[in-house]
Amino acid sequence: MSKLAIETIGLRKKFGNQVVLDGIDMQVPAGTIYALLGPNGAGKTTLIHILSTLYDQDDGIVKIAGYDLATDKDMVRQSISLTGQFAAVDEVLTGEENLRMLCRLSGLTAAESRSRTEELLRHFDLAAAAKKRVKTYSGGMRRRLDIAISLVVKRPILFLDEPTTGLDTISRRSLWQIILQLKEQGITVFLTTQYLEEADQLADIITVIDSGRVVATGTAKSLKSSIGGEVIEIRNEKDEIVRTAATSGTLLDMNQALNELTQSLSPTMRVSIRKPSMDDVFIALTSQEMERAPS
Ligand SMILES: Nc1ncnc2c1ncn2[C@@H]1O[C@H](COP(=O)(O)OP(=O)(O)OP(=O)(O)O)[C@@H](O)[C@H]1O
Repeated sequence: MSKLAIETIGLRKKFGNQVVLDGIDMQVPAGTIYALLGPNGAGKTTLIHILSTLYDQDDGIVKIAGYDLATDKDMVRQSISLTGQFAAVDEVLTGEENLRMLCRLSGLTAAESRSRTEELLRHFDLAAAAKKRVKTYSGGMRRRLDIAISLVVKRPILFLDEPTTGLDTISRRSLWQIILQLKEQGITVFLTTQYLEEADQLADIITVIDSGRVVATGTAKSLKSSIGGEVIEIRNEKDEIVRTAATSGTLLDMNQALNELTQSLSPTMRVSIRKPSMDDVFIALTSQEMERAPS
């Protein structure tokens, strides 16, 4: 088995009487992109905060880069970078100034800071905006700077909490390219997302959590095939989907599903058949619709 970058066994966390994480078991192989998906309030941010040492767990074992979080927190901190939902960037400074300041604060010399800053600005496609104040940046530029800042010091594991929330399609795709390049450099990327397509496109492994429990883990392909072979869609006269039904894809199963649908829907509605999508996976696993990315 490949080396694990992150491992949790029976991880639990409560806030007051509310159980937020209820025995999370997870294995993240080194060098992968691993996506944590779940509806609002499922516990994703809490989990990423525990893994990145911001919160203590109440119970369970957490190992990051082989170090036990309970006994080796300093070594864990030296193995990780975190980009949260609200990163600490000084809006009045330029992108270059922010990066250079963080380089100096991280202990790099002035010359090292200059060259690392240049390298990051180039890599994150911010060279042209280097001398502009951050408050003039677009959402996509800002997120790229957030991630660049968290990579000032090279660490093997990167946590990204909802990296593309609120970004338009083009900015999101450009960030996906950057995340894929980080993986090519051997960095393990652990991200949370509310967007199904993001997990589908990027992640080697997806874990779905709901109400603090793992409800499924696998590749996008295995999760989709786990819920059935074919999905029946019924559309009304305005071409809106009014009902879907997951089936195994056998004649018998589809016939039965169609019979049931015919009993409760108008017989003139149209039928189409498609393979399961990540939306179907989420509805099946969490009984909730996931947020859709802006397109
Ligand atoms: N510091 C805290 N104190 C008390 N309750 C908290 C705290 N942080 C989170 N919670 C609660 O824990 C639950 C899980 O929250 P969390 O932010 O981890 O979910 P999430 O899956 O990241 O949600 P979202 O997708 O909305 O960001 C929620 O009910 C939230 O209100």
